[in-house]
Amino acid sequence: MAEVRVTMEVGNDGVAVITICNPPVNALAIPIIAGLKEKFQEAMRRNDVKAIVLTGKGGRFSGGFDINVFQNVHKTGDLSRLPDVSVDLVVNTIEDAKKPAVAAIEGLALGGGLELAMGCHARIAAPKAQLGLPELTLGVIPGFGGTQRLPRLVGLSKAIEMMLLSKPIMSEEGKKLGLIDAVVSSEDLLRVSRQWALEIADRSKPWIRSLHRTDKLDSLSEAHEKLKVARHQAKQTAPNMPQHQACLDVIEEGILHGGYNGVLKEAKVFKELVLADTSRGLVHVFFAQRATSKVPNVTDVGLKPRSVKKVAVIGGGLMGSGIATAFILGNIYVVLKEINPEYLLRGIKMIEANVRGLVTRKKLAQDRADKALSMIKGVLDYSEFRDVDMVIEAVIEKVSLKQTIFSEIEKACPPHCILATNTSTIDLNVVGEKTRSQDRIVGAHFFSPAHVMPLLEIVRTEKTSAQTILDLMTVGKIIKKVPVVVGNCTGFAVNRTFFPYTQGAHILANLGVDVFRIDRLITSFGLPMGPFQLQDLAGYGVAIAVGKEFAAAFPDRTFRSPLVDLLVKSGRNGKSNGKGYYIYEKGSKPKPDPSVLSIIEESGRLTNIMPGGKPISVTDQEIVEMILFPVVNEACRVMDEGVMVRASDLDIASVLGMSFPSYRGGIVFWADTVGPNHIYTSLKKWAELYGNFFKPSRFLEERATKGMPLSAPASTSSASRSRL
Ligand SMILES: C[C@H](O)CC(=O)SCCNC(=O)CCNC(=O)[C@H](O)C(C)(C)COP(=O)(O)OP(=O)(O)OC[C@H]1O[C@@H](n2cnc3c(N)ncnc32)[C@H](O)[C@@H]1OP(=O)(O)O
Repeated sequence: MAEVRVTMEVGNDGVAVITICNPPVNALAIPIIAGLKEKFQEAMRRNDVKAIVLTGKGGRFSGGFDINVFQNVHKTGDLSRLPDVSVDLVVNTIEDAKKPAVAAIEGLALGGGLELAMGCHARIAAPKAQLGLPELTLGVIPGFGGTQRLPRLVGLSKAIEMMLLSKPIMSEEGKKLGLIDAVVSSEDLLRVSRQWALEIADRSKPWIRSLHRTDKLDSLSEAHEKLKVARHQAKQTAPNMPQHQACLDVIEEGILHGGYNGVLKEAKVFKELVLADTSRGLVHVFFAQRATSKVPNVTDVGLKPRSVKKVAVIGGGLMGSGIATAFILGNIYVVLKEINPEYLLRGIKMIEANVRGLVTRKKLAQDRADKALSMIKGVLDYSEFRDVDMVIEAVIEKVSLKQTIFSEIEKACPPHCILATNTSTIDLNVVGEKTRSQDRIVGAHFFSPAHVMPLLEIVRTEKTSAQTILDLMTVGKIIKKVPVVVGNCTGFAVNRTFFPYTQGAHILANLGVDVFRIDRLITSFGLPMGPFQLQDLAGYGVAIAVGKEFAAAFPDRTFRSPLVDLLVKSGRNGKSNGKGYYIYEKGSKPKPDPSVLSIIEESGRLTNIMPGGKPISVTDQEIVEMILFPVVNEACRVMDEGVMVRASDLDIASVLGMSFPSYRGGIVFWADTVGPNHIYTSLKKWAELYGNFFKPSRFLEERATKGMPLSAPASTSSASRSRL
């Protein structure tokens, strides 16, 4: 293991260079913080030291406070594990010291890393270094004085934007804003920083303590107005997250009562937030996302990923064109194949529209858009397939068609080529049945719109080779997806786990619960929309097709609701024709359609599941639980069957594939927070009242009765059932 330490070297010029060494990101672990204090104090004591340069080893200044410490506090509840850095180190030891310090920043200075740098008396950066305070994404606020010093260096508006949106800037912008004093090449970084530090010491450059500055702060009334607007926005965009309002309160404290009081309030609020559920959930998601990169027998067996330079996409429909867009945006050549010129043109036009949409929304610069569009070529036959490294088939869900395509591409492509399918329902063994290349066959399941949604489910069969999986994981990251490796089963991980989400909602509707109340409650729980609005968005064709798949695969727990068929009969098809549970009109928000209620009543009469023929009476909490506990129950089955490598992979899949709120940590993490026993007893009660759909799975029952968390690794007996 690499050594975690802080070093100090004193040059003949009288500059002490203090270096943080904690690869890969120089996180500020507890020994690093202790080491920094020790070295700064030594530098103050030594007569041969006139000034200090603080830097990070290996081309990265620091990725911030060690997030493992948060996890430790979450496990133990012991806040004393958080050291006093803000006053003891940053204010007393660095900023108020009698010798000046200059931060020499390369690569990145994030969170506590940037806060240390802001405690120094100047900051010199190499080009393109990332500077930011992303603490809110971890459920906390900056805790080493960042809420006070950033507004004093870059002004209130920009500081609010950088903190509330957790949006980093580059050193060049930092220079323009005043966060950075000079941008110099990496080679010159240390030399210029040393010189700068000496010039501060001899007073030929200003000795600035950021916390004492006020020149960039607005008048009280202007600041008040800006904070009011930010509070209002945060209420809309982050309604269930306390750290946003808390951050603004702490900034305000410093504006009203001075930077030092702001720092004190920041430290107090920081500690309160570390213990909140939001931070527990978000910190879990941080590590869970990184864990998805570690797949036993794939990433730990010494294989090297092969590069994927050219990809063929078969099918230019909604999914195919989205997938092609994702690859060209990742700088990878794509040939898009269709069956006739008309379909091909339509596909290319969709890709152009996807790219243009990103430019319009300011997510992509025009020159990068032009470059991306130059990397796509439309084709009508397989001649271009002779040198592709990967094919992704994205045609309609028809088994015979997919089988034909796979036996054709097996012949048309080079022998190393990955043969991937974007199917969301069909068994991969069936897709590849007519080939002899089962080791190269893999599922690349994107979520719509494929160029926007971050999740990539990589579906493997027993025969898919480790090399194929590794290559797909690697190229997946290049196109900025989060690849999660899953086993082969109906619906794979995300669709399978969330199939009871719609089912539960339909049972409730047929039990007489108001569909708009259900949608409202699920939205306030934190999903972007409720199950009925989601059904409107996806279109009823999808609901009917998916419903059939699941009914065939899991007949024991499928609730057959006639509601969608009745909606279709009444001329509704959801958002696509402007009429569903909601009315959709251009330029206005979806409005609940009261005329849908009689159709729902009709469905209720047909299913006749209301006890005594009367609508049931349920609390808001029960409604949310009756929809989400069946999802947890299915997640248990998915884990029991070994579809996932680890429980936390399902958390990431639920957050990125279904927009399950990240601050709740993902579906399994949330379930463990609620308690397996409560979930089990509730499901058991509902199974008795309303049928098999709610019947607790064996895995849930076992864990609940043994008092084990659902996320605990599988027992030996379960592992032997593993599909992976
Ligand atoms: C008091 C303070 O105000 C509080 C804070 O400072 S909280 C921390 C604020 N900082 C952050 O949020 C930054 C978090 N890190 C990141 O965003 C990214 O890791 C990064 C941009 C620094 C680097 O990204 P990238 O090069 O893709 O590497 P990535 O895979 O994410 O990380 C590499 C390893 O470093 C670890 N790591 C990254 N930042 C870390 C941190 N701050 N603490 C502990 N570990 C960290 C990751 O867990 C990962 O470990 P692994 O290899 O064992 O999985």
